[in-house]
Parts: sequence; C-alpha cells; structure tokens
Amino acid sequence: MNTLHEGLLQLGFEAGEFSGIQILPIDELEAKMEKYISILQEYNAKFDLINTDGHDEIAVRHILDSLSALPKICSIISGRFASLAEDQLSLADIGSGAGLPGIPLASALPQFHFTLIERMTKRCGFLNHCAAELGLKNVTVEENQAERLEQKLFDLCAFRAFRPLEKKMAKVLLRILKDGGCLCAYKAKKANIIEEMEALPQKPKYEIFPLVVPFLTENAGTEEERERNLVVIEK
Ligand SMILES: C[S@@+](CC[C@H](N)C(=O)[O-])C[C@H]1O[C@@H](n2cnc3c(N)ncnc32)[C@H](O)[C@@H]1O
Repeated sequence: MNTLHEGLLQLGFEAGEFSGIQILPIDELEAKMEKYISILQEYNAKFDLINTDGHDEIAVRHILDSLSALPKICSIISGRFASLAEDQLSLADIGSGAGLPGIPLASALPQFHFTLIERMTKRCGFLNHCAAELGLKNVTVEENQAERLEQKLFDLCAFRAFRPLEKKMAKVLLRILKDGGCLCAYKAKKANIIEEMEALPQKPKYEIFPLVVPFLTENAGTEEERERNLVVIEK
C-alpha cells in the first residue's frame, strides 16, 4: 500500500477542491510531498528537524497530519475571507521548523502566499532549500522571532508544536493578525486545549475542530497523537 496516496484519498484530496477553494491535483501534490519526504530524510541527521526518518512515519505523522486541517482552512478562506482576492490573502506558519504545516499547506494551495516564520538560521536555510526544490513560488521564509514581527501582518496564522498558548504568546500571535484574522493551532487533547484557552485572561473566541489523520488518530499513534484537533481562534 502507498500510505501517502491512500491517506490523501481518505482526506478527500481527489476532489480537487474543498469548500470551493481549488487545491493542487492529487498526483502533483503527492509528487511534491514525496520529494519533500526525501529532502527531510536527507537533511534530518544534519539539521535535527523531525523525530523520525521512516518514509511512512513522515508521511503520516507530519505530511498527513499537516494536511488533515486543509478542508477546515479552506472553509475558513471561503467564508471569513471571501471578500479578499487570492493575491490579497496572507497566510503564515509560525515556528515552521522543518516546514510543518507550512510546506504541505503551501504546496496544496499554490494560489495563496505563505510566510514561514522561523527563528533559527539553519532551519531557515533548510526551508528555503525545500521551497526552491519543490518549486514553491508562493512561499517566503522569514528568519525572525514571532515577538519581533510587526503587527497586523497576516489574515491566518497556523502553527503546530510551537509553544503553549499562554498569556504572552497569545498576545504576540493575536498582535500579528490583521483585524478579523484568525489563528489555526494544531493541537492534541481537547481537555488540555480547553484548560489552555480558559486560562487566558482575555478569553478569545475560539472553536475546536477534531481532525482525523489517516493511520494515526484511529489506531497507530501514541496517546498524544491519537487525538488531534484544530483550534481556530478569532481576532
Ligand atoms: C518544536 S518545533 C516545531 C516545528 C514545526 N512547526 C513542526 O510542527 O514540526 C518549534 C519551532 O519553532 C521555532 N520557534 C520557537 N519559538 C519561536 C519564536 N518565538 N519565533 C519564531 N520561531 C520560534 C523553533 O526554532 C522550532 O523550529
């Protein structure tokens, strides 16, 4: 079985669109993600990027995990940002690391611009290399601390395995959003998310959407991985 291909089918990528937002055809996306997996495997030892080297583990724990939120992200784009032209929408991945979720998302949505924010120089070098190798003309890598970014830069900021959303970091992330923008946080257990959100002093408006990651959430993952959720926080 081709795990990546089967996973993309299970996530509905064959349809070529989610909520009326066109996505890269599944065969092209699969080819890009295969190339990305090879680059991750080649550079992982040198750059200490991700915690696994196996092809299928990378496909499931990183690529399919990142792409599992795409249907929700497309529904946000087609609803919340319906009035914006494609080239006006600005999306970001904060603390991108090896490019997750930013590289899979930017590959699937070539019509939108993504900024990958990462504070470590060598990881930014890796991200620029990936973007060039995958032909991602819609990606800019910015070497910076989230705390040092200007305010009101992005419509939608995604982040995964970044930082706990405590008071200071929530303020930093909401500050870099344009008015009406939203944060999309890839998280694990719902109970922990609620605790994290309820501890924030100025309770932002948020919703939790369960994610199904093929070959992970329903069986093989660790306890932490078996429950995956996307938290959408509004500014
Ligand atoms: C645990 S890694 C996760 C990487 C990736 N998002 C993933 O899911 O695999 C966190 C990344 O965030 C970066 N980072 C941490 N704090 C940051 C900050 N304040 N501004 C920008 N990047 C930051 C780190 O350098 C690291 O690459």
